[in-house]
Amino acid sequence: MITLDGLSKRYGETAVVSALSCAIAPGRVTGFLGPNGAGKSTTMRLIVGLDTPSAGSALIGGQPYARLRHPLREVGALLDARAGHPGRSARAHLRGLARSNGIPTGRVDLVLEAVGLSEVADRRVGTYSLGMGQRLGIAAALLGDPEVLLFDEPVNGLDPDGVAWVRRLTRSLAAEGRTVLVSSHLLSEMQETADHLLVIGRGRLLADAPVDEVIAASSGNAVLVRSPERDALGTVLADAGLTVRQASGADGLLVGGAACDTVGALAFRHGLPLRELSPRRASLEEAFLELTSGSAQFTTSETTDRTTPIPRER
Ligand SMILES: Nc1ncnc2c1ncn2[C@@H]1O[C@H](COP(=O)(O)OP(=O)(O)OP(=O)(O)O)[C@@H](O)[C@H]1O
Repeated sequence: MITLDGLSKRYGETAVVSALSCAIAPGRVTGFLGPNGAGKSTTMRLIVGLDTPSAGSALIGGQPYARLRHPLREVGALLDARAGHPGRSARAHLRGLARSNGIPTGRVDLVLEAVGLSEVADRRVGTYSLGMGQRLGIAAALLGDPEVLLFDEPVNGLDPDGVAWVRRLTRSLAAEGRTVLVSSHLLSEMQETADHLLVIGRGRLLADAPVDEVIAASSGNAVLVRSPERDALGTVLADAGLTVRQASGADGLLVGGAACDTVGALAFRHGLPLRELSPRRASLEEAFLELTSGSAQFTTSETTDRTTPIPRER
């Protein structure tokens, strides 16, 4: 269990993390989401004592990180893919970590195997690809068999097979009853992997809820209805106070704020034939964009969205 209580961090005048209070529970994967610069990495650094809070606290099993007797055996963290000295082998790096943390060196081969690096374990870390570096960082996090795991962007640089592997790994760690906090910008992947979400924007907590609840709260949830009498149906639905937008195709409407049975009953009452009536579930991406609109610091301009080529220098 990780407990944040009023956790805050300022750098000079800038509040990077603002009064975060929440509990990150064991036995489930908690996804940690937020736009670029929202404060996710800073929060994780505060949890593992790499930064000191300006106010509030971050506790692991009721203790601040600095008071843990065997930190690597209690918390494993992947915070920076460039783990390990480039001139040392992965095996030597992990052996050094094991020795300095009182972890049996027999764990080294186990975690190398678990992350798929056994065959390249004696190569210098400096020759590793980004994805191999991520796997080594995950191996280091798993080395002490800790109850609490923090993974900052673990799938960054991994191929699709690696992404699926991280999904299975995080889910199995949570199924074993561990506390697992994972940040990622791959929202479709998070939708598959996480049970619960913490969403922050500009250092503030925007949501602390199960994934399904976050998605259910999105206005992107709608009913898709198709009718040869589309315009008449649109008028009936709008008169009933529902939000109606045109959907793709000449006969489609997207209806917000109602369930299928309400839309079907209104159509039936007015004798309007239907070709399709189906719920359309918002994606996590839609829910995320809605939640964080207004708190994204770095947004692309419309010009960039239109993918206008950047003018070349002559
Ligand atoms: N040591 C530091 N000194 C000053 N500002 C910092 C420092 N570390 C982080 N920041 C600032 O804090 C803000 C939050 O950064 P952080 O890396 O925590 O965000 P993030 O949510 O992890 O972002 P991303 O998704 O882009 O990785 C950023 O504006 C960053 O520039």
